[in-house]
Amino acid sequence: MTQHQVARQPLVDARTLVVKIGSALITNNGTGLDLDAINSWAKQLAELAASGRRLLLVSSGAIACGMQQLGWSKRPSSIPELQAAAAVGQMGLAQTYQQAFGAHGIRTAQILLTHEDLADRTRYLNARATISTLLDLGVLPIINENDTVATDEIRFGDNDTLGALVANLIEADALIILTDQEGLYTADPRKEPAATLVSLGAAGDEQYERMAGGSGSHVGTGGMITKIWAAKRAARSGAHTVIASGRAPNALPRLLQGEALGTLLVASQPPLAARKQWLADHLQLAGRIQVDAGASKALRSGSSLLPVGVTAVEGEFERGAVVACLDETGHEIARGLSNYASSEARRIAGYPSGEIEQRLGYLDAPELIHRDNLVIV
Ligand SMILES: Nc1ncnc2c1ncn2[C@@H]1O[C@H](COP(=O)(O)OP(=O)(O)O)[C@@H](O)[C@H]1O
Ligand SMILES: N[C@@H](CCC(=O)OP(=O)(O)O)C(=O)O
Repeated sequence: MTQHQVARQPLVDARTLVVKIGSALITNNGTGLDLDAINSWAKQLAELAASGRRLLLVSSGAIACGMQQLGWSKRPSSIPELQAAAAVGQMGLAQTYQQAFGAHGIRTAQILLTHEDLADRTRYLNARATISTLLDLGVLPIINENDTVATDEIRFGDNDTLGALVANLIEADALIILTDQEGLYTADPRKEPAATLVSLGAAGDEQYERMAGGSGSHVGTGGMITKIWAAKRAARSGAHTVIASGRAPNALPRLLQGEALGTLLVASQPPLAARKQWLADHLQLAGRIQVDAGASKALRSGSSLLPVGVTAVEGEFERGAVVACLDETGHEIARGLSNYASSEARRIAGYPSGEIEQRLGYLDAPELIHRDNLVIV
């Protein structure tokens, strides 16, 4: 086997796959859906399903489809209009997929998520159970952001992030991000024609963040940088990420046969336990806890956060909230579930655990955040 074949072997072996189809790819110039392309992906995915792989699709396109149905040629800038377009277009998107997959005997299910659905532990577990049941039933879940209700605080924004969170949720083996470029280039090829394709790398390697820019079109959201972040996020549950062109003929079966298409970003670290992944996946945090140098070192080596190492508590939060831990430079080093509300945390900050009871009148736990509920980021 050549070096490239060895590197691509994890894709050949992948059983559970999340495939993400971006806005820039699925639309014709930003309005309407590219039906030929959708039929081609359905055919390719049907081939993968027939080989026994478990598949999930994260698809954009609701806004573009809604714009066409409403007769809008220009993308609106107001949020309610975008949300209205998404509400109209999600119907067309789901129907288009139902027909395209139905032609291959594959049943589909629509799942619309907001960040809140995954941040709340009960809803997260519900979403996971529903998706697992659909997969067991041989139904293809088709997932998009619930654009109609998503406000800035609860939105994923781009579907690359959503794709990575779904990969974490069901512990997929691979996340395949199909877009309008061949993969990650050393610079945005729309601006730097001399840029070259990166074929292989490690997910989380920071050099790729420097190469990746925003969206080069008015259609896509996020651009390449959100794909690089998505690869880092997906790697936390052990998923490898491929960024490839959805326009390359038969791209999906070729990738899964080990062909060196696009950019493969390999997950090289051991996967986090499921509960820690859920903590790491929080996009919005309830508060921030500043820690001193000693605590910062202790957290990095896997210890719990004790109140004695806390120098400041920012924000208002309840007991059980997910909060960020910041080092002396303000850099987030960890996040975890707080055993105390913000008002209590402020009263015990800087004091040894032996004094908690005296300061609060009760003792819930000697740690502010227990190491089992803490994840280094
Ligand atoms: N280093 C890079 N390599 C490839 N594409 C890049 C890079 N930096 C920025 N881009 C831009 O990212 C775009 C793809 O992202 P986006 O428009 O959000 O698509 P999608 O809707 O598929 O997510 C490309 O068309 C390209 O202009
Ligand atoms: N949820 C939106 C798409 C969001 C979006 O464009 O994301 P991306 O495909 O990552 O550029 C829609 O269905 O129109």
